[in-house]
Amino acid sequence: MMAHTLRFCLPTPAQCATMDEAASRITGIAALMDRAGWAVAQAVRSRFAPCRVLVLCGPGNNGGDGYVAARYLERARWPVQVAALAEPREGGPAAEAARLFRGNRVAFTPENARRADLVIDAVFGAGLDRAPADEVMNVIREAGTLVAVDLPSFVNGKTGAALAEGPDYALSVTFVRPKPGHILPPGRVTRGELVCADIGMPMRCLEAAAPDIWLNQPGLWSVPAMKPEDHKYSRGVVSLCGGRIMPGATRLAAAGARASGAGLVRISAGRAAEAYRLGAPGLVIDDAPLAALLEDERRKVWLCGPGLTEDEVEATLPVLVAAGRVVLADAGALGWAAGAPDKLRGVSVITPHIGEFAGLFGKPGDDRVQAVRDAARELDCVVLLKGSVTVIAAPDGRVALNDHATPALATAGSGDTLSGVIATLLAAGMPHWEAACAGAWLHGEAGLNAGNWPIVEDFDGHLGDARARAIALAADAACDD
Ligand SMILES: NC(=O)C1=CN([C@@H]2O[C@H](COP(=O)(O)OP(=O)(O)OC[C@H]3O[C@@H](n4cnc5c(N)ncnc54)[C@H](O)[C@@H]3O)[C@@H](O)[C@H]2O)[C@@H](O)CC1
Ligand SMILES: [K+]
Repeated sequence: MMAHTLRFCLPTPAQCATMDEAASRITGIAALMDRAGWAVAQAVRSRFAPCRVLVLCGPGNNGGDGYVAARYLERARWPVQVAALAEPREGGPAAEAARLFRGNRVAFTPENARRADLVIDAVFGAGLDRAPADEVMNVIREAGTLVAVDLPSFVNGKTGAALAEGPDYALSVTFVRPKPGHILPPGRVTRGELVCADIGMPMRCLEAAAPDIWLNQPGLWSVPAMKPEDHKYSRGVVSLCGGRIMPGATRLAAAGARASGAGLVRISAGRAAEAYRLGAPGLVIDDAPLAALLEDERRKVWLCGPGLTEDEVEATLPVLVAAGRVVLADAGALGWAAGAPDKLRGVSVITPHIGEFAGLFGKPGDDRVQAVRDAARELDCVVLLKGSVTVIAAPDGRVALNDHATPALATAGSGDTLSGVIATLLAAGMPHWEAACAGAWLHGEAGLNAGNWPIVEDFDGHLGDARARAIALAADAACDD
């Protein structure tokens, strides 16, 4: 695993346990716990004025971090009390942290939570394995301002799912790397501001955890830059199947492909060619039969689905797959395969929204990452599930979470632009998962820069700058390692 990709990893709680186990053999957990608790105290001190703090401590190492935070806050002369749900296991690092805290202890009750100005929740973290009892939730729900140690004690660190109904937090302080549950909704909202503290975890321990979920950032992948010797075929040809009834979607995808740097974009429009020829002058419109177009080996990458009826998909997609082309299937192609995902076997990338995903594979449930990963394995293709946080899985199990996005992208045609961008990156020669990840990021970046209430056509004007920025950021990431 390359060092710079470790920078973007999001270890799951199970992987954190492996990491902690490896660390216990090198530095010992006590030193890490001390830095973790110190980081919590520092994050609190730098955001809040001194006030009455109650630290809720659970029986494990999350509770251990809580005792350390309490000790450092008290040392800074903050009025601090600790309420323990249960005493830590004797002989462990949390028991030692509890022993070193010599301040006030109070009962673990809703009344005590209500009396505090600020409640630090160190009940459960990575070890959360079931819904907390009412005894715990009743105390958390009474708190005014809440700060989580690692995670809110009812949020699953792997999935972001809330295992009980609970309040939103002002701040969460996590360690080493954010967890998937900090990025995926609803945990993403519940956790409030996120601080990730460096506690000196040796990188080889993180490596030993073998993380396989990543935050989608330039550097996780790199997008080809312009080269002096470039010509349109080296930049790549994107071919799209164009339908008769809904040419808009195909044209939006074609525009997205051109704006993100394709060398040449062609629409195979058959008998609808005349209508497409009235569109953008930089597009090439073909009316020859698909079989004839496929004789051109330079036309490696095809986008099939936007603007197509099921009959039009039926007439094109199997032909493209049989010809061994790299096929990105979206929109109409996903509807065509609903209930029979095997029809998509042989395509390289699919980009469903949640409804299309459910039609193909069933509802994803609480663990979206696992559902998308399973779908990618099942179909042996990259699956990109669109959403406020987009999940992109490769058949080999790698998953990226893209939160580089804005609700401004939630406008009709936005998905067509995205599939056009991904097609361009595939045509530029990027590996399939990396192209899908990079496409999601470029699309998000364009949306973030497209001003207030943009319409879909507005994104195109920002895709070139987005690609340049991705190239620069990936180069920075490579230099930093
Ligand atoms: N990953 C890291 O780098 C570090 C992690 N540390 C802390 O260690 C934490 C993980 O500690 P642990 O593995 O001890 O686990 P936790 O402290 O999260 O949980 C402790 C135990 O509580 C029990 N439990 C879980 N859910 C429960 C529920 N709903 N009701 C009742 N009991 C429940 C389980 O048996 C679990 O083992 C992290 O969240 C973090 O705060 C730090 O101390 C230092 C370094
Ligand atoms: K917690």
